[in-house]
Amino acid sequence: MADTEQSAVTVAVLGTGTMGEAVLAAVLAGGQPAERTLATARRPQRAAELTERHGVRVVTVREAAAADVVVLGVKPQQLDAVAAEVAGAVREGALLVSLLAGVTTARLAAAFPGAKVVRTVVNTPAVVGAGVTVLAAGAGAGEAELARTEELLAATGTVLRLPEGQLDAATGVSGSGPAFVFAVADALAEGGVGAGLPRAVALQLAAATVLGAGRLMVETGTHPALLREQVTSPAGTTAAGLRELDAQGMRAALVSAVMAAAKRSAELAG
Ligand SMILES: NC(=O)C1=CN([C@@H]2O[C@H](COP(=O)(O)OP(=O)(O)OC[C@H]3O[C@@H](n4cnc5c(N)ncnc54)[C@H](O)[C@@H]3O)[C@@H](O)[C@H]2O)C=CC1
Ligand SMILES: O=C(O)[C@@H]1CCC=N1
Repeated sequence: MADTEQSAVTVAVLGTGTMGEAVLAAVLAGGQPAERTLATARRPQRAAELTERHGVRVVTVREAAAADVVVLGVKPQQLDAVAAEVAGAVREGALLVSLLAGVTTARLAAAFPGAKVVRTVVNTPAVVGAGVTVLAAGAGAGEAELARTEELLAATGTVLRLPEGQLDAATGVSGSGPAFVFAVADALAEGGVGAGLPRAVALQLAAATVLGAGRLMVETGTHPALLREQVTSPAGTTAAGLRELDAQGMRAALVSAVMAAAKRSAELAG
């Protein structure tokens, strides 16, 4: 989208919680002017916080729904109530960017008649511009809506298109994935404490290790199995640790965790 075109567009985040606020910040970082950007809040204190942090106007849900681009950031379980509240307020041809896990473009299009729907899965590292977002267009949307959404979300991190049928699986890997990685980081630190490190040092080492391992994998494009081999000396410390991970089923547990999250995403379709 050209700068002049972008500046004429009103973008509203309807449901500005953890993910809605992350996307709001990314949209602003991408060049959308704050004076044409709206948010919703259910408590006055939250409204003041959003205005102070981002310089945006907090409006009613119906006013947000009437924007050119509506980013929907409520929980899947809150969709029906919001759709009822904004019935008739969404403009014909408006772009509806959904952040909702599991909810299909078909259901969103039925809930917001006339809107062009793009379904996305963002993840919380978007807060620091290191997220990965996947997206798919609904039946009434196409290249223009996908490109506009990619541009709006560019500051979240990496953005890639997938067939909608793969979004539940992607939710398991990248949507919920940060929680699984945080569980690993927490356990790494706990192990460090068990082995005698002060907790603050153990946490610092665990966080830096997760960051470094991720960067090494992304920046070299090397398969993680090979990177793991590069750490593992014959009869060394890593081989001893990896034997424990195998014996205690860490790999199987993570595979099951991702598949359970993907299954739950599909269930949230409603
Ligand atoms: N948190 C995460 O890591 C991810 C979340 N998502 C999806 O993002 C969406 C938002 O999740 P979170 O930000 O974690 O939840 P959240 O609970 O922090 O945010 C939801 C927001 O919607 C607002 N809301 C609820 N009902 C409303 C209504 N009727 N009118 C106006 N506002 C209303 C709430 O006040 C809250 O601010 C969910 O659909 C979730 O599936 C997707 C990928 C990752
Ligand atoms: O737990 C959830 O349902 C949301 C969707 C993916 C990450 N958080």
